Amino acid sequence: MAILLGSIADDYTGASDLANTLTKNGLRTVQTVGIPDPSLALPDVDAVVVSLKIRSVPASDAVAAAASAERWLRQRGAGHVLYKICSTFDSTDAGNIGPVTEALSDAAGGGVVLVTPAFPETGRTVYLGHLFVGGQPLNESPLKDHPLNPMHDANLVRVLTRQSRNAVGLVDLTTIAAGPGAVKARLDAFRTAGITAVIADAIFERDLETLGEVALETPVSTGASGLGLGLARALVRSGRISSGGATTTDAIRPVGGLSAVVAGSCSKATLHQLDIAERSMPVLRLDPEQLLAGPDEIAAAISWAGDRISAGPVVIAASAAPETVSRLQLLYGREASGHAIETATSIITAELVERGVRRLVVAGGETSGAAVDRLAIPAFLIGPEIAPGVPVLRTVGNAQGDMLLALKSGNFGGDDFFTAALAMMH
Ligand SMILES: Nc1ncnc2c1ncn2[C@@H]1O[C@H](COP(=O)(O)OP(=O)(O)OP(=O)(O)O)[C@@H](O)[C@H]1O
Ligand SMILES: O=C(O)[C@@H](O)C(=O)CO
Repeated sequence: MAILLGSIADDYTGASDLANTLTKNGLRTVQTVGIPDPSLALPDVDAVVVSLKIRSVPASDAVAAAASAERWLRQRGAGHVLYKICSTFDSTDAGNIGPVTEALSDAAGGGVVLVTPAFPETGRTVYLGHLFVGGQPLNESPLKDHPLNPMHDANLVRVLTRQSRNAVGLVDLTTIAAGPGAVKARLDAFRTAGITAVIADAIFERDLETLGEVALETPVSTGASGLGLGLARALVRSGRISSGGATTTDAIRPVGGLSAVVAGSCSKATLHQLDIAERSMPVLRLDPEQLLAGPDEIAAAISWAGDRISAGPVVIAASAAPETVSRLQLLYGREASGHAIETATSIITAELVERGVRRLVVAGGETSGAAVDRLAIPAFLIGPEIAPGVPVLRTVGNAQGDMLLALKSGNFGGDDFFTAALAMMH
């Protein structure tokens, strides 16, 4: 299998978001969970998205994992590797966007890396280096209250500089509007000045098409699904995609079994979707303090689900409002509480699958990563889109048999996302 485009995603929901965008824009795409075992039979594809869980781990761990994935992708022919980050630039001053971008650039022999989290379809735009989320500057958006990576600065040149060894530049919208030639000239000037990463503005898809065309001629880029769109369209325009496009129908053949939703995302969108789900499905709100206190809350949740699940889908959520999250974090620490809750939700997920769940929605990137790892799912085929950034996924090589999943990024999906997702999985 020779691949044209490789990607390393820093979380699993982000990986499925990107795989969805690449598929929609004409690339046959598979999402692997980590570097796949050589024995795993993968379909013939144009693009592979390797999902890692490296958004909120120590920078050195993130760099090591990304470097291995990059080697694997290059050995399979990838001429360009996109490091898929969150469209809201989720990170801290310790990383991991800067350190991983620099390491991937070094591995590819240096050069300037284009960096942009813009994803206009979901309201993420970048202007003069400032990230807007649905019309609000990043630092005024709900991301200011993120449980793991609270974002307090919308100026991405500043944010990335704090995470990087080298200086960071800006390719502004005026340059991008002047076309690929103008962007390349700007990158050459940055290279001469010793700059190795540049934030690129992008408001419309046409900006990302320009950036994709330029990025494709370089070995590495860093961005969200918008840059994926630009790269995919540039590849298709280059005539190098011979497959005649991607199909998603195979991915949604019915799997039967029971269905459930597990949520650990505390985003404003997820909290609202849970309120709406309560109108049509049984919803169990876990007590986070009890989850941290011992296994009883997990056992109670499994028993609660067992009493209801044969009658229809159930929802189990650790998600809580920012005040509750802050209180827990004050008591137990930010990382420790996040990690403990991910472990608890992943155990609950595995128990549900043990009891026959085959159609599963998980809300939250870290939450999804922990759940998919516990289930030991090796890879996914990409099915149709449920909402921008969230496709139906079909497992490949799964020990429990075929399953359909949706891994929902915290901020994605409409009000009725959970019912809409389950309605597409049979
Ligand atoms: N009640 C709670 N109190 C504190 N932390 C919580 C609580 N419920 C969940 N968490 C933790 O909050 C974090 C949520 O991150 P996660 O990545 O799953 O969601 P998200 O950030 O909204 O999604 P995405 O990364 O896709 O945008 C996880 O570590 C989860 O364990
Ligand atoms: O880019 C996004 O916003 C999402 O794919 C994501 O990475 C959230 O975890």
